[in-house]
Amino acid sequence: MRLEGVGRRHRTGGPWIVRDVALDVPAGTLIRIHGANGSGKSTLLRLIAGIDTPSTGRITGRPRTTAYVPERFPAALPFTAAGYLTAMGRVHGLRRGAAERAGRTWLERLGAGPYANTPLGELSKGSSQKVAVAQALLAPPGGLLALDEAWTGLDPASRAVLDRTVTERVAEGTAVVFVDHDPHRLAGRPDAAYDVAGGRVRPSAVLLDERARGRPRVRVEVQGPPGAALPDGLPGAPHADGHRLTVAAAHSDALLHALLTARPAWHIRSVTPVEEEDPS
Ligand SMILES: Nc1ncnc2c1ncn2[C@@H]1O[C@H](COP(=O)(O)OP(=O)(O)OP(=O)(O)O)[C@@H](O)[C@H]1O
Repeated sequence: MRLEGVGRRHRTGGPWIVRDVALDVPAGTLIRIHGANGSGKSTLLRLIAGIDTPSTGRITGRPRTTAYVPERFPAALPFTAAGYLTAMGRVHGLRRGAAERAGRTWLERLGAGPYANTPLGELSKGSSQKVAVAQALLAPPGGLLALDEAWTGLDPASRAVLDRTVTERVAEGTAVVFVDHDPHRLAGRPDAAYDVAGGRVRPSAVLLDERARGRPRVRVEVQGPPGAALPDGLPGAPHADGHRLTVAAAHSDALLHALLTARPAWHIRSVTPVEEEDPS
C-alpha cells in the first residue's frame, strides 16, 4: 500500500493535521509511528487503516483486509465480549461457528476467557482493551493491521501475547503499523519508523540505531544526476551513506521503484544483500 501526497484537515480552510505524506506500507513489514501528543499519529493511522479518508492525495494498493485497534474502544456497544467477537469474526469473513471459536480462543489467550459472557459496558478497562485487541486479531493474516496504543491497559502477559502475535503476523505477510507511547515497544523489530511533527511525516532517526536487527537487509548503490540530493521520503527510510543506501529487504523493491521513477531518475549501480555481521 502506498500513500502519496496525502493530507487531512477537518474542515475546508482549517489547519492541516498531516500533509504531503509519502509512505509505503509493504506486505510483511512492521512500521512504527512516533510523535508527540496531538501531533497527528492517530489521524495518520486512521488514514492508513481506511477509517478516515484523505482530504487530498491518494492511497493505492490497499490490502483486502484491514484490522484496526482504535485508541478508544467504543465500550457502549450492546454485546457481550464473546457476542461482539463473533460479530467481528463474521465481518472478517469467518463462518458463525468459526468466528465464535476464534473469539473465545483469543479471549483465553489474552487472559479474558472468564469475561466472555460479560456485557462490553461492564468490562474493566483492561478487559475491554483485550476485546479491542482480540477483534483485530480475528482478521486473517496477510492484510493490514493498524494498532493505536494497543498495548496500553494490557497486563504484562497479554502484552507478551500481542508482541508475539505481531511478530508472527509480519512473518505471515501482514503489514503491521503501530503507534505506542513506549519507544522500546517491539524494539529492534520495526522495518521502518516515521516521526509525525508539525503536520509532516518523516523517516525517524531512531531506527538507525536498531536498523532492523536480524532482518535481511539490502544495499543499493545509486548514482544520481550531478549535484542532486536523494529524493525525500524514500520507501523503507533507508540509511544513506553517500550514495550507498541500506534498507530492509522487504522495502527494496519499493525503494528501487521510487529511485527509478524519480524526476530526474537515479541510476542503480548495484543491489546486494547485507551480510549479517556487516555493521554498516
Ligand atoms: N475530528 C476532529 N476534528 C477536529 N480536530 C481533530 C479531530 N480529530 C483530531 N483532531 C485534532 O488533530 C490533532 C491531532 O490529533 P491526533 O489524535 O491525530 O494526534 P495524536 O498524535 O494521535 O495524539 P495523542 O498522542 O494525544 O493520541 C489534534 O490537534 C486534534 O485535536
